[in-house]
Amino acid sequence: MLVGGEWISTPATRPVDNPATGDVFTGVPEAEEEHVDQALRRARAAQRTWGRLPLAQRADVLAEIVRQVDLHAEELARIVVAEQGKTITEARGEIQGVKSFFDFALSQKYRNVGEVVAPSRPGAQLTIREEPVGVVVAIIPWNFPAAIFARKVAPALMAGNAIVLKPSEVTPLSALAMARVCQLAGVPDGLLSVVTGPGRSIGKALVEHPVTDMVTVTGSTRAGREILAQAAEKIIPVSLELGGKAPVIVFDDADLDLAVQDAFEARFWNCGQVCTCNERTYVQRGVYDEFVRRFVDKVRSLRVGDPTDESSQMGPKVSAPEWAKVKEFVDNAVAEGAKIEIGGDRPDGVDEGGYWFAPTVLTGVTNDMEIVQHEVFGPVLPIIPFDTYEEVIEWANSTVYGLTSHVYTENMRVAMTATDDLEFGEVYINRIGPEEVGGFHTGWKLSGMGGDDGQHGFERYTHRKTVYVDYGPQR
Ligand SMILES: NC(=O)C1=CN([C@@H]2O[C@H](COP(=O)(O)OP(=O)(O)OC[C@H]3O[C@@H](n4cnc5c(N)ncnc54)[C@H](OP(=O)(O)O)[C@@H]3O)[C@@H](O)[C@H]2O)C=CC1
Ligand SMILES: O=C(O)[C@@H](O)[C@@H]1OC[C@H](O)[C@H]1O
Repeated sequence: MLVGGEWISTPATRPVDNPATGDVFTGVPEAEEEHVDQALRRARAAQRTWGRLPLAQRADVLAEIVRQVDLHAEELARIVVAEQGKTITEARGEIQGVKSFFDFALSQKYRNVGEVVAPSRPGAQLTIREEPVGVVVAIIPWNFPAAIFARKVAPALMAGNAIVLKPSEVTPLSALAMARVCQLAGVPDGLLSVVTGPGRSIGKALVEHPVTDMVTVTGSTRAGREILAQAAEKIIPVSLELGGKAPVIVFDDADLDLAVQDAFEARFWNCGQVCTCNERTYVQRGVYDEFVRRFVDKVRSLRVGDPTDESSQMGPKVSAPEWAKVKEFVDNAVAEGAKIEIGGDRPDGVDEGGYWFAPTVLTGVTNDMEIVQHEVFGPVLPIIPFDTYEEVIEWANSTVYGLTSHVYTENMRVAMTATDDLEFGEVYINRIGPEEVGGFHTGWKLSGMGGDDGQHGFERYTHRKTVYVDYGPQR
């Protein structure tokens, strides 16, 4: 682990396995509370200097991080593949994403860092300054172990904070490798630490520690809720990017080739393990049969296999518990009356020890079923017919989540009315993600609060200080 500028190990380690084979190939330190304390106290000390540097100087360090990521891009991508299981092509894309998060953050060197408010009397000045929050704790998941590191670390550092990050137990290596890259780029000792260990003990200790000024999380709604409760005692800001249940809505006037292609990509990228993934597709009755036929044909040609092979299009699930969770969703759906059009279990021809799940399409599904209401986070798509605009909007809004939604129609009136009516933080019209760094990745309802990216995401890492100055004649 990188704790306060030093690489340390512990007698106890936690195994890391390869999702494609199930083979354990290394282990990482199991942090104790003393490491949490050390990392946070060193962070506080380092932040005092860093937070006072001009933005342009911080931007120079971030620019060097981008350069170092470029130099180590292939190595980083291969680490992502080894511990997370996505294909090498996807992992290379993830590393490009890492660079774009740092790129966006360093562009903030030209931002306005305050406002001047008209004072109520002469000889006075009233300004509202933007200042760093201080010491940030980031808790991140396993689905984008390098990109989400960058999504948190880049704005936190650029805004003048120190950061202590806890990666998922399942994918700690990418964060450790990224920390090394940041160190090579000249990030001062102590400003960035990566502490490895379980969320329920080490994550909790980080959140509850007196030094922590802010917490940012990407993960499940369960984890988000627990972390919010932990932070409530100290009344510190918490930004939560949690689960999703994104609908794709295809109206009968849609460009069907585009809708099928996008619905397919948005379901199966990263083996369905993205909070913005197409988790349920609603297709208007007039084009339903044709959509299902074309979609299943596409799925039949999807190349599932060795993620290190450039010709593979989908790798395994990340872990055995995640595999079992998806299998249970599919079995329950079938018990509730769903029909498996394709997939439903392990695919043929893959390593028996790995966590492989075949791309799966379900029909005969109704909106009230578990598979439509709960986040699956795997390569399983229920396709549901609908008749009217009102019906599909009600269904789209019917889950507890509100992160991402997608609409396919050639009718601008329908597209824009749906944009008004959808209760989601993100609406995509005739396109899918990934989201752009200048946007705002923000969930409504149980998908979170706060959010990442762009100006609004950056502001999360800042505090306001209102300064009143009188410089007029002595009263
Ligand atoms: N929004 C998103 O992008 C993601 C959503 N998910 C959803 O969550 C489901 C479960 O995935 P899972 O791996 O359990 O994800 P979690 O939400 O449990 O993990 C995310 C991070 O939070 C940490 N954590 C968990 N509980 C706590 C806690 N009480 N206090 C502090 N830190 C905590 C985890 O630590 P630890 O190392 O112990 O796991 C991990 O670093 C997925 O199937 C998917 O539905 C998962 C990943 C990303
Ligand atoms: O956590 C997620 O699944 C998303 O935030 C994901 O992270 C990087 C991708 O661009 C996002 O969709």
